[in-house]
Order: sequence, then structure tokens, then C-alpha cells
Amino acid sequence: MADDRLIVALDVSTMEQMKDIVDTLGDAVSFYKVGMELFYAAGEDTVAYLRDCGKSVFLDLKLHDIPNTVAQGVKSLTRLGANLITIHGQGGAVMLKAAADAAREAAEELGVERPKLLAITVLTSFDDTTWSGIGGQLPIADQVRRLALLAKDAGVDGVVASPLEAKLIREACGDDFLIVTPGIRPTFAVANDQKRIATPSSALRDGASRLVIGRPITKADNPREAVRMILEEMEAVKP
Ligand SMILES: O=c1ccn([C@@H]2O[C@H](COP(=O)(O)O)[C@@H](O)[C@H]2O)c(=O)[nH]1
Repeated sequence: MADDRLIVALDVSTMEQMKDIVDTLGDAVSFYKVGMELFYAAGEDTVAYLRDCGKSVFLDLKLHDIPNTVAQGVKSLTRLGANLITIHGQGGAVMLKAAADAAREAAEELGVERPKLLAITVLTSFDDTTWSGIGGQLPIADQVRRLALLAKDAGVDGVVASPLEAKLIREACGDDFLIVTPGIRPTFAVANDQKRIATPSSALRDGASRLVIGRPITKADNPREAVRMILEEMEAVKP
């Protein structure tokens, strides 16, 4: 049985590869993430296909530009019917508010459900060394907290952050704020390029709303078995 706290990242480059994963995982997975690799290669048909299959969709294109450009981008994406859309928290308060207003207005105009917006905080591939390498002044955790509060004040629904920051975001932003965490690595999986990682159960215990997991499932020898083990671990931490 699916648990909609699990979002599987479809980081592949063709519709055929996407369909193969969705087919293989069947009813065990109800929520998928379409990111840059798949969207840039196969376009909006990917979202339509997943919707037709009855799946929820997280469209993770990480919009980052001036407020007007991001707002118009969000308007265009609202038409596709994704449940979650990402924008960059580092776009700042004015951009975040413009995006939140645009999603609401576009959904009203189109008569569709408003997509929830998530602000990217500090990518899970950063560690302290690479973070200070780009001039990060605050410790990563403080920067994440700051961006989460900025997003909340701007009317954004939640954030994408590492599971290591889930607890501090929950404490700062309250129970209704969405915390979506990539950087999830079950004990059977390798870290790849992810640096700030935690297991599924630890992320949920610390307050994550949803977990994004890609390669530990899609590159596993047996993706169905990988999902089964992850769902079993998640089951132990009730919503
Ligand atoms: O900070 C971030 C923001 C987004 N991601 C995305 O999540 C998945 C993670 O995939 P894995 O294969 O489980 O590492 C991927 O699509 C990223 O673009 C992230 O990892 N970190």
C-alpha cells in the first residue's frame, strides 16, 4: 500500500524510462517528482501522464529569477496541474511573495487546484566546506532557518531542506508548514553526491512532511524491494 509521504524522484531522460519505473512500482508509489532532467527532455507530457495514472506530482524546476519572471513562470506551470512546485528561497522575500500570489491568482483564473509552493533552502549536496566556498556566511542550519521563516512570511507553503534541518524548521515554522526532504538514504544505499543525509525514519521523526528518494530506488537492482523496505521503515513512524 502506498504512503504519500514518499515521493520518488524520476531522474531519467525519456518518457519510456519514466513509464517503466511507474509501471514497475505500481500501486506501491502514489507521488512522483519530475525534475529538470526529465522535464527539459520530455516536457509537460510527463506531468500529464502521471496525472492520468492517478499519481500526485512534485514539479521540481527550482525557479530562480527576478520576481516578475518567477511569477510568470509559476503562472505557466500552474496550468499543468502539479501538486508541488519549487522556487529558490534565495530569490528573496519579494520574489517569494510574487510567486505565492501568482500561484493563487492563476489557479483561480484557471479553476484548478492551487499548486503548493516550496522554497529551496540550502541544497542537500552542500556541506560546510562547499557552503563556505560560495561565500556562505551563516552556518548552514542558520541559513536554512532564515530562508524557511522568509518563505513562511511570504505566504509560501513550505520548504525543501535536508532531513538534518527538519527539526529546527518544524520548531521555527510550526505544524502546518510543509517540510520536504531529499538527501534521504536508507541504510542499504550509498550517499552519491548528497552530503546532508539521514534515514527515512530519522527524517520523519524529526518532522519531515514528505521524503524525496531517487537513486536508492530507481538505480536499485530491485526497485520494488527497495520501496518495500523503505515503506516498512516509514510505517514505524506514524504521520
Ligand atoms: O536540496 C535538494 C533539492 C532537491 N533535490 C532533488 O531530490 C532528488 C534526490 O535524488 P537522490 O537520487 O535520492 O539523491 C534529486 O532529484 C534532486 O534534484 C536534492 O537532492 N536536494
